[in-house]
Amino acid sequence: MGSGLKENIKNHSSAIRPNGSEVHTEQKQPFVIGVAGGTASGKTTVCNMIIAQLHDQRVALVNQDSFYRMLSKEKLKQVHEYNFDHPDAFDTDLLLSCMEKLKRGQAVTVPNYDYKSRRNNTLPQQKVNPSDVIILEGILVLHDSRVRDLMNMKIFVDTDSDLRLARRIQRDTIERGRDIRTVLDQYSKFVKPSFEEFILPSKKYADIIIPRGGDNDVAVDLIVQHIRTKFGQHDLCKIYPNVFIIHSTFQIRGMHTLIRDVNSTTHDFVFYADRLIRLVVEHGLGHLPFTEKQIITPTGSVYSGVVFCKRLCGVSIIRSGESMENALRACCKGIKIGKILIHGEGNNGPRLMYEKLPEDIASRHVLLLDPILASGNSSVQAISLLVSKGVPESNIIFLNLVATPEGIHTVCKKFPELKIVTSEIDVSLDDDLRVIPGMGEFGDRYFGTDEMPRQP
Ligand SMILES: O=P(O)(O)OC[C@H]1O[C@H](OP(=O)(O)OP(=O)(O)O)[C@H](O)[C@@H]1O
Ligand SMILES: O=c1cc[nH]c(=O)[nH]1
Repeated sequence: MGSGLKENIKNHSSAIRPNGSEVHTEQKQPFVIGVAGGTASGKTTVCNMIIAQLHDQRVALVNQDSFYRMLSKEKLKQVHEYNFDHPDAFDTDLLLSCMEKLKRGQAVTVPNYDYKSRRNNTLPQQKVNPSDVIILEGILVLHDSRVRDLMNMKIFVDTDSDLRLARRIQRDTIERGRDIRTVLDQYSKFVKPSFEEFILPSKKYADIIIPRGGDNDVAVDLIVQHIRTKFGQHDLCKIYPNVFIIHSTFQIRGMHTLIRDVNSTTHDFVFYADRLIRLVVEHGLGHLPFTEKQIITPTGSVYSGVVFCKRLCGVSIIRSGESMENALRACCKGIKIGKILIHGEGNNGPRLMYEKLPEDIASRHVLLLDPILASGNSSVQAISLLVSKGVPESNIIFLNLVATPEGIHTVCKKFPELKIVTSEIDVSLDDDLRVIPGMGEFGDRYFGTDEMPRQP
């Protein structure tokens, strides 16, 4: 059984044990993307599309415009003679130091540039938190080699100059309160020459050139796929094609945020764990075989559908797995559910203590229930029992809320035909076999047997 909320989670990459020693897990470097391109080329739209598609990662957006130098009073009086498209208009040293800190996993505050007053000290500074992906957007982010060297991926958004000018006129007159003559003067005097002298030549450093900017869904899809491959998580699904992670949404991440929070109450923990469990169960059921069936709808039309697989049962690993039984019963009316108790303590590793399984289990598809796949030791015991009862490995679907890479390797190497369906794959397993970042002892938190006082 679990022994309460032991850990005091710091971040994804380290945690403090009760004795104060630090548990180190691999520090993942953020993936830094630079998005450059001429004025009004659609850089922001491309960035927003990448952010929307990477909704299951923490993404921070840093805008090069935040680093515009402050103009002296004299220069402000002559603002129409100032070239905002020249590399010297930006405080690149400050930008570099912010990006280096973010890359090391530290939070930073960046100035907030006000386009109307052309000052960077009138609006409150913005805090940028450490993230899995950092996007640096701006006309000249590919110009300086020191900034380029921080990037893992360099993108140039390449949009026709007439279209860009039309958009620029619209944006500056409507959003930034400028008159059209000033916009056109600035364009011919500074914007166009600087584009040709500094921005366009930086295109040669790009790894990816996106023609038509935000209209190019295909390019953005490919970029997002590449970023996903760089994060180990999805590599596991490639190594083990029978591992399935349910499609992440902000709702799902929100539920994970609540159940992982050390300060969540038992009531909230149960509520959100139940919601997630229901999603995992529904997803798991989707992997069962089906037969096709045509029916007639009340409109007299034919609907070509399918019939659910009937020969199935659930098996929960006591005690945490029992938290998943209700969701399974709610989805599959009258389903038989067996139980397995594995005791994990002692020198001999986990041992089977108790089992009660349907007699005809060998002829059923089995949904094996346990919210946590940590080391995989208890699940290997449970799966071995099912296989010894004659259940074909390929008829077992193992449902979890959270799995570790270590647990997945252990289970999938031994049972390559079994399917695992999980809602998230965590970073790692620590020396005490706890999931990191994890959610603590699931059984204790779900059944309210954790004794640690919560922080106020
Ligand atoms: O992959 P493993 O390293 O074997 O760990 C996972 C097991 O740990 C948890 O159970 P726990 O022993 O905390 O008991 P409980 O469910 O009764 O609380 C969990 O529910 C799994 O059964
Ligand atoms: O972190 C862990 C590991 C095993 N079981 C849990 O409930 N949590």
